Amino acid sequence: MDDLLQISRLTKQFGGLVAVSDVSFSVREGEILSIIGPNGAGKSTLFKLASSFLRPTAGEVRFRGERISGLAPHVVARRGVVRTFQETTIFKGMTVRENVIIAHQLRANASLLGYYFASSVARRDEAEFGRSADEILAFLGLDGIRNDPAVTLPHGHLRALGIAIGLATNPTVLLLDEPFAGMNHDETMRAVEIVLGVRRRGVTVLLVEHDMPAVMQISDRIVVLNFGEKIAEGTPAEIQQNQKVIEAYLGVEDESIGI
Ligand SMILES: Nc1ncnc2c1ncn2[C@@H]1O[C@H](COP(=O)(O)OP(=O)(O)OP(=O)(O)O)[C@@H](O)[C@H]1O
Repeated sequence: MDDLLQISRLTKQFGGLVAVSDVSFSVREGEILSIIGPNGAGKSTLFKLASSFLRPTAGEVRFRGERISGLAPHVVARRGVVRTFQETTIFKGMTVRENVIIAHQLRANASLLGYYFASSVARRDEAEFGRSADEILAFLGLDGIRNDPAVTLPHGHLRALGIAIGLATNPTVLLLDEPFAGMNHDETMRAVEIVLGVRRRGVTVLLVEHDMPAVMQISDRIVVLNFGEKIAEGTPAEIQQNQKVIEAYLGVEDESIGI
C-alpha cells in the first residue's frame, strides 16, 4: 500500500507547552488508522495539524508527496483530505438530504455567480448532487430519515450525518474526530459499520478515538501518543501487548486499553 499522508517530525507548541513533539508516521492508502493516548496526550492537536486546521511549529504534512501544512483547510479539503464536520456546522434548520446536497458545493463545477443566475451548469450540478446525496444516504442507511430536519436528529444520527457530509465532498482521506463519543453500545456498533463501509468505498480513514474496544475492532494500525510524543505504532494486537503503551495507560482510572 502506498503512503497517502506523510506526517513528518510534527511539533506544535502553545507558549511553553509542547502539545505534539517530533511525531512522524504515514497513513497508507485504504487503511483505517487510529490515534489514541491518555487525556491531554496531544491527539486533538495532531488531528488538527493533519487536517491543516492548525499550523505546525515545526515539521510538515504531505499528501501524495505535496506539502499541505500551512494551506487553508478548505484548500486541503478540495485536494481530498477532509475532516468530518462537527455537529455545530450542520445546518440544523435544513433536512438531512439538504445538508448533504449543500456539502457537494465543495466540488461544484459552477461558479458562485453561475449559481446566482441559475445557470444550466448550476442546474445540472444540483440534479447530480441530489442523486449523489440519495446514494450516500442509502449507503449509510440514512434514507429513512432523509427528509427529517437535522434539528430533530438524535446524537447517533447527527454523527452519521457528519460522515455523510464528509463523503459528499468526495474525499480521498476522511479524518474522523471521536466518531463514537457519547454513544451507547448499539450506536457504537452501527457507527463502526458505517466507518468500515466508508473504507469499503475506497476512502482512507484517520481517526482519533477514546473508545478502546471500537478502536481495536476497527483499526488496521494504531499510533499511540503520550505527553505529545509517539510511543508506539502497530496493529491492534501489537499495541495491546506493547509495554510502553500499557505503562502509559496504567494508573489512568477512566481509560482502558481493552486488555
Ligand atoms: N489552543 C491551545 N492553547 C494552549 N494549549 C493547548 C491548546 N490546545 C491544546 N492545548 C494543550 O495541549 C495539550 C494536548 O492537548 P490535546 O487536546 O491535543 O490532547 P488530547 O490527547 O486530544 O486530549 P483529550 O483526550 O483530553 O481530548 C494539553 O495539555 C492541552 O491543554
